[in-house]
Amino acid sequence: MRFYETTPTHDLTYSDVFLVPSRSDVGSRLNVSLAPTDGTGASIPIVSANMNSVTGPRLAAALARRGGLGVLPQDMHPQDLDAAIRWVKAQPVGWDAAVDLLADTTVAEAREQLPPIAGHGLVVHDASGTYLGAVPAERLADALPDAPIRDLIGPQGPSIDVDELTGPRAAFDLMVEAGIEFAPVLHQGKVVGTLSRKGALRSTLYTPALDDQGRLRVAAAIGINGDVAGKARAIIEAGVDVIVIDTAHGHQEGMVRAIREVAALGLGVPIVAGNVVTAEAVRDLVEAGATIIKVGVGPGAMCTTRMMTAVGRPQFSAVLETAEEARKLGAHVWADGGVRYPRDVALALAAGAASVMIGSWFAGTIEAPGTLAVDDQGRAYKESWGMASTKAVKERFDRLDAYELARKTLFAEGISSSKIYLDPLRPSLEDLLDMITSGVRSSFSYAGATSLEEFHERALVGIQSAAGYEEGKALPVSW
Ligand SMILES: NC(=O)C1=CN([C@@H]2O[C@H](COP(=O)(O)OP(=O)(O)OC[C@H]3O[C@@H](n4cnc5c(N)ncnc54)[C@H](OP(=O)(O)O)[C@@H]3O)[C@@H](O)[C@H]2O)C=CC1
Ligand SMILES: Nc1nc2c(ncn2[C@@H]2O[C@H](COP(=O)(O)O)[C@@H](O)[C@H]2O)c(=O)[nH]1
Ligand SMILES: [K+]
Repeated sequence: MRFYETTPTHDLTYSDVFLVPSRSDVGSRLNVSLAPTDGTGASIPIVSANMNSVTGPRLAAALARRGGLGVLPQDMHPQDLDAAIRWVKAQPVGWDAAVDLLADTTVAEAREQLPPIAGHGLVVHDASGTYLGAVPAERLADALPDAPIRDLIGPQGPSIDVDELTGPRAAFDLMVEAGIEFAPVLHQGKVVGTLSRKGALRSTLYTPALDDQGRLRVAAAIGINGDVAGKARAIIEAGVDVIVIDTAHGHQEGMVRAIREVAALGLGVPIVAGNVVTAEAVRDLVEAGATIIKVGVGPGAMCTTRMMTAVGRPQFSAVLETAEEARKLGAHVWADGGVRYPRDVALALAAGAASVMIGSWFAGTIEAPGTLAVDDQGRAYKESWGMASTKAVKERFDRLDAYELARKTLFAEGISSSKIYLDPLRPSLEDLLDMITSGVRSSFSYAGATSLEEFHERALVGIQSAAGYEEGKALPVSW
């Protein structure tokens, strides 16, 4: 990466910078590979944040199906974390995990799982597990809230039989012919998932992130306290592909010790550690045994660290400096936090990140944990909160006595409750991935790059004023 015209004399964040187009021989944006080379096996440079409101097993599976990597949070109880990892590993690759409801679930309860939007749907079972039928999500729109979901099972459209599924293109054509957007996928009369037209199309465009047994990849986080080695062994036993050791202040002795303990186990998976923002921290964590460094202190949407402590660093410069150092050491960087637009992802990659971690943006999706709520104006949202918020700290330390818990909550550095609205045009994680990857593919071609490596080398970055940033925004209504 080079700066255009001027070299900065102070630290910059994503909004301070822009990419300058360069002469390019990239004929098509589809000829661009976004695959990171950080050893995680991902085919797109997107990682979901280890936050309780962001990454649950459903989101992790959906993300891996499109080539990214979900990081399950360290706050899950060990048995839930174990079950979540195993669940992801058992999910289908070629179609989606079904939203599966019992026949007497009410329409109101179903709307907490799915918005009434075409292209989505659910399957219905009776109490004995017999499959009763599928319901396209748009049927939820006008149904009475207290009606049981079984009343919405209308005349069945065609289902897709796994044994006859020759490929995603054939499934897409079948749905077009039948005039449907969504279909259940059956195997020997049992539902094994669902598929949408868009899902079939995406299967032709994305490469799933799979382990050597052909299962979806997944990462999980552990903290730096307690039996770190025991926790690492347990998640490896469950099948995890990448271990993330995560704490607010990653450049501390406790972190160095934790990395050493995990590295000494020789588990054969990438070890990610953070969060830090300086080259010196990168050296220390890589020296201890981390292969990927998670970078970002304070940019997160749920994060109050900068206002509480003044600590942190504008994220573009933090990524640039740490990625440069990591590269020298044969290690990699994940840019964590503060990403709100595809441009931010492109800029993090230009600064040298191997992958970009996204939290709050993904919290407002169908696949994120938690249920959908609707505000006064009828807009659907999910709740999100920071992992260092009072809410998260109370949940994390729910087994401590009241005095110890009160001590822990003194240091809250995150928001306890925030509404993240679903984008009505892009309600699912996969819609956001389409937007992000198409934006970033285009960034690569403007820079004349066909790979992440070439993008790192060729990116030309300028510094802009606040007016320059403002000029780049679209105008939803006239002047
Ligand atoms: N990227 C970011 O900007 C930030 C992210 N977070 C996220 O919040 C979650 C909780 O992390 P965390 O609060 O580290 O909790 P952890 O449970 O991981 O514990 C952190 C440990 O480090 C000690 N510590 C020393 N100094 C600090 C410090 N300045 N901040 C925090 N801990 C410190 C704590 O002791 P003691 O409690 O006694 O001080 C505790 O033993 C993580 O998911 C983390 O990524 C949180 C803040 C910032
Ligand atoms: N200081 C805090 N940082 C937090 C908290 N919860 C999460 N985080 C960090 O934010 C990123 C995600 O950023 P986003 O802008 O995409 O939402 C996450 O990975 C953590 O590093 C918190 O409570 N306090
Ligand atoms: K912030």
